[in-house]
Amino acid sequence: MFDSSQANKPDITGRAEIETLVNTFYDRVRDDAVLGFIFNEVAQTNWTTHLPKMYAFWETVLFRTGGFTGNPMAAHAKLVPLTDMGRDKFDHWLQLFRSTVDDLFAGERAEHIKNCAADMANVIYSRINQVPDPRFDPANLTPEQRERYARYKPPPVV
Ligand code: HEM
Repeated sequence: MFDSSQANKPDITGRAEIETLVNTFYDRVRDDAVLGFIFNEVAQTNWTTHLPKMYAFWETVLFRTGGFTGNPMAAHAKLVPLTDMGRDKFDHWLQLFRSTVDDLFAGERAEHIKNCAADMANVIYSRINQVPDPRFDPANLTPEQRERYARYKPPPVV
């Protein structure tokens, strides 16, 4: 259905929009009642290093550039003995991520980044909590996921 509130928003076209998205998202995360303390107190995140890492991560996902070389599975597995990293937390993270994207952007890449975040949240959640679920195994992509990833063509980075 056509959503008129999205009509005049730009799509994500390059690094500048990724930085805006990541900065806005983590500003909200830091102040979030459910997620804030995991970063601020449990992980004691160094934002000066975390934010550039996340720019590189999303640039790599969307544009296949960006040079991300981290290890998301290990970074989240490390948190499991320290705090609850259950389904509710991931659902809340995703809701905040989706609403941040929708507040700022609209278009093919905006949709793609939300879908990628949801796919990755499922994989990270099930692996780190050892809840094996064949639906979340990257080896078992659904026809819809296969078609979506095959259709997606990264634009040239601006
Ligand atoms: C419950 C949801 C989540 C929580 C509480 C969470 C929390 C964290 C924390 C605390 C870190 C470490 C930051 C530091 O270095 O201090 C981290 C790293 C990271 N997170 Fe998440 N995260 C969540 C979901 C996700 C999802 C769904 C994605 C991907 C779509 C993601 C992507 C990343 C990446 C790429 C890193 C950097 C990994 C590295 O250092 O190599 N996170 N996250």
